[in-house]
Amino acid sequence: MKVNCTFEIVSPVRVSRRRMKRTMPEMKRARRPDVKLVILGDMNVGKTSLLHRYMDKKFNDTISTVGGAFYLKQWGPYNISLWDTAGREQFHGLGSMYCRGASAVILTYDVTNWQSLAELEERFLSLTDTANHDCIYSVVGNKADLTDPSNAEEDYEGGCPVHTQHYACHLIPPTSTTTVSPVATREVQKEDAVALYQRILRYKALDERLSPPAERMCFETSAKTGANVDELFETLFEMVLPSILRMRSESEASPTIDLEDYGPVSSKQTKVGCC
Ligand SMILES: Nc1nc2c(ncn2[C@@H]2O[C@H](COP(=O)(O)OP(=O)(O)OP(=O)(O)O)[C@@H](O)[C@H]2O)c(=O)[nH]1
Ligand SMILES: [Mg+2]
Repeated sequence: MKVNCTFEIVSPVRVSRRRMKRTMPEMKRARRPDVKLVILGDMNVGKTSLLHRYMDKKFNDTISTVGGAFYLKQWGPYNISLWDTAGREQFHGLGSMYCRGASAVILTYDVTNWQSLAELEERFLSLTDTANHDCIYSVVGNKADLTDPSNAEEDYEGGCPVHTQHYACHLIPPTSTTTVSPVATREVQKEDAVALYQRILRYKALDERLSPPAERMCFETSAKTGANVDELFETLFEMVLPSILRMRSESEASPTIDLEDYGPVSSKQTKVGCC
């Protein structure tokens, strides 16, 4: 199966004289991800758009993801790999592979589509069985802008908000006597996401009192307006910091032999695939 793979480094690294003096382990660390964050959810919920919004600060046109893609975010001295996954059923088998070793998983739904929340539990949660034992989970309702009347007008096209056309269109219809713009009906309330988060903790056999609270881990976002997107990613980065520090100290305590240290290898050997 062919997989499209995107590799982006947010801040291009400028090699200064000071940096040239870095030791070999430091240089290796500079280009290696410290932790992995994976975004899961049904097709069309806006996973790719959320990543674009966070990485490029833009809301671009997207095409449905094939296989997966990953980005490398340099966050202070740390490197975080952000893995986008395909929501389409045909790529479902790849999900647990992408989750392997993940320190954080974002389970994404569309606030105007109840089924997209239900799918998280029915189809996606079990994929996270391969994640780290101390992985943190966030439940994210995207497309919050569609339920906000102040954003609805520009989206309104032929009686249905542009981005919900793939699904059954649930509108509060405009009446001839009112000038209020139509908005998509919110099908998922924040409490529904909180309840799912609590069920995730039970599924993972995690103690609710020792886990991050639902209010902190459930977000409503809009990749379109950017609402809550930076907050989502930055919160998760801060929460995985202990994992980063633990993994760094483990790798320093038990250094592994890297073949790159021992002479050139053929280009075929060094080519890294994404899966
Ligand atoms: N109004 C609105 N539309 C959004 C938002 N996020 C994504 N969309 C639109 O929803 C559609 C699907 O977005 P994608 O980001 O491609 O969805 P995805 O979850 O990556 O889908 P797959 O790759 O198929 O799994 C696109 O038309 C986006 O422009 C949002 O926050 N608000
Ligand atoms: Mg996508």
